[in-house]
Amino acid sequence: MKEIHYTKMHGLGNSYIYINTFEETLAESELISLAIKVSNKNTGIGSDGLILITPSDQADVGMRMFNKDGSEGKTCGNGLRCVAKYAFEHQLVQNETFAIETKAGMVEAYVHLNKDQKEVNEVTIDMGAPILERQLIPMLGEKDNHVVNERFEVENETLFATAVSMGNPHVIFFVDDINQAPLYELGPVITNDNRFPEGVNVEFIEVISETEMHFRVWERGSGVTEACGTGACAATVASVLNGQSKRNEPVTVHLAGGDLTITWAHDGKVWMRGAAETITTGIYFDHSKH
Ligand SMILES: N[C@@H](CCC[C@H](N)C(=O)O)C(=O)O
Repeated sequence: MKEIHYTKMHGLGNSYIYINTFEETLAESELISLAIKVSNKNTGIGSDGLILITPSDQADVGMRMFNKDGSEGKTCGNGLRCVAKYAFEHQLVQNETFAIETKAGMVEAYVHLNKDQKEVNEVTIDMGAPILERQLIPMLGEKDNHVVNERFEVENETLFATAVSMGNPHVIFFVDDINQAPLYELGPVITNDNRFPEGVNVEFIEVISETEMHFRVWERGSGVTEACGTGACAATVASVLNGQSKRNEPVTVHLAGGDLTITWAHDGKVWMRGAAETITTGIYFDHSKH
């Protein structure tokens, strides 16, 4: 049996098991099964997936993320805020501003501290520019263009899709009432729709005003989660592209687990600010043989 030290953290209820690979040694071949095992709430710890906090040659710290089903995502907004909190509080970094490397590229984190300057309450992340070209999202289709309010037939229903990549793929649908959004009916169908060759995170949003929206998500590889940081960024970009919100104006995104503030700045970058919390730390007893 192998003992693995972990920390369970969440960003607005989107929880992951965090393993610090500055100290723990994991083989590449065990990562997928480890993600599946630790995420299981009955036989594991229980989470939306696994996140590794890693050394990085390019940045101050690195992050790798795995969904509940073991698939690897290139980035994770809520995960980035938790990695930033962990890195600062465990002195992996010394400054309040630092770079994090992900498989989708480099981002910049800014930690907001409590009164004694030791604990991180909130984190702002410069998530970089959204990717809007259809083939880079990637989404199939005849035209080589942006996917904004495009007719999207699924299960005998006609929806209108806006697709945005924040380093990972998102498709956004506007609804009149968030409580009537077909999340459980269409989320699992659209996430595997063959128009998205790499799968997709599926979001429904109800725009309340230019600066406020309700948001629900079916995440690729994990299903319904309480929150999705990259999804909230993509939804804000989608709202601007559809003329419902404005560039450079912060949008409060109400997710099931709480609020994020997202701004798509004039310089092209998307900024995300929100909470990150530690739930517990412990030792996972891995009984499997590798
Ligand atoms: N919860 C995340 C996104 C996690 C990855 C996603 N499911 C994918 O496969 O792209 C977030 O907060 O951004």
